[in-house]
Amino acid sequence: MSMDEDLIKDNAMQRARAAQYVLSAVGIDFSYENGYKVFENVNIDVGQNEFVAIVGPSGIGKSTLLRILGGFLKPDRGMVYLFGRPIVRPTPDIILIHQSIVTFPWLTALENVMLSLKVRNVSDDEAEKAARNALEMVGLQGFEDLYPKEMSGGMRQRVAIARALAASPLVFLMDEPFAHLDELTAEGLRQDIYNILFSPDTPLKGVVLVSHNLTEVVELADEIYVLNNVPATVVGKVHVDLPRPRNPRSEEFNQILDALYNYLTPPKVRKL
Ligand SMILES: Nc1ncnc2c1ncn2[C@@H]1O[C@H](COP(=O)(O)OP(=O)(O)OP(=O)(O)O)[C@@H](O)[C@H]1O
Repeated sequence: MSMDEDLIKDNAMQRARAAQYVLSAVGIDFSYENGYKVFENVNIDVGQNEFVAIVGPSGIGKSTLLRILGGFLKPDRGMVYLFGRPIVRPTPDIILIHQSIVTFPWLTALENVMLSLKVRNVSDDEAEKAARNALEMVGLQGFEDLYPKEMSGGMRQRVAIARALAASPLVFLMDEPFAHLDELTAEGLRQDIYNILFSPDTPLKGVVLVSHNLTEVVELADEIYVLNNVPATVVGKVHVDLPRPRNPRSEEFNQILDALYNYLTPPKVRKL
């Protein structure tokens, strides 16, 4: 068999395997244009209705990885698949939610959510119905006519989530979505978010959360990938099989936290 035939066979097998997952990143290498190599052979799988978290030291490449998973950055090697379909550019099926809470101050909650539907070919009535539905899902029924300045940070973040949900994506990529919230508000949203995202009313099939808060990821995730070293690779994968809501004071919870800490020893700097 020639090398080309080998490659084609490999890709077909890779694609067939990837088709079993909602999102699958296979053998990702990535360097920025200045030559800084961020990743070497990173593999991530997101199964059906799975909440996956990615943790790692600051600067290791978590945000970069989300941008690769969303098709916003092209890996130098490797491929990202959505249900086995190669992702080579951004798609409305995958939505990236950034840390900063982006709501438009001159629009009400309802108008903010309707914004994501205006670009689609739907009537105003349909857009309003879908937006009201999304606001109800995030617990903001009755607050449709408030402007962002009349809302708390947690409510504004819920509006941003509703806007993302209204666009009917299959995958949510979330970059530190609780980072700018005070701890009590963050805890309230953390307690709700799993049920919101995986409620039967949403089309979502998978979630990837990037966070530096280990307690937060053990509270939320089914599967936790740990990135470490330079260039970064997956140094550990921890499955969390605790019933929800999870108790951060329980012994099992703390055993999982310990396992994560063990993987997060200082990154080894590559020798030149
Ligand atoms: N446009 C760029 N060009 C060159 N290097 C970059 C660029 N963007 C990020 N980097 C570098 O790539 C590495 C990964 O950055 P990234 O923001 O993905 O890390 P992170 O794990 O999300 O960090 P943090 O936890 O601090 O948010 C960092 O060393 C960063 O300095």
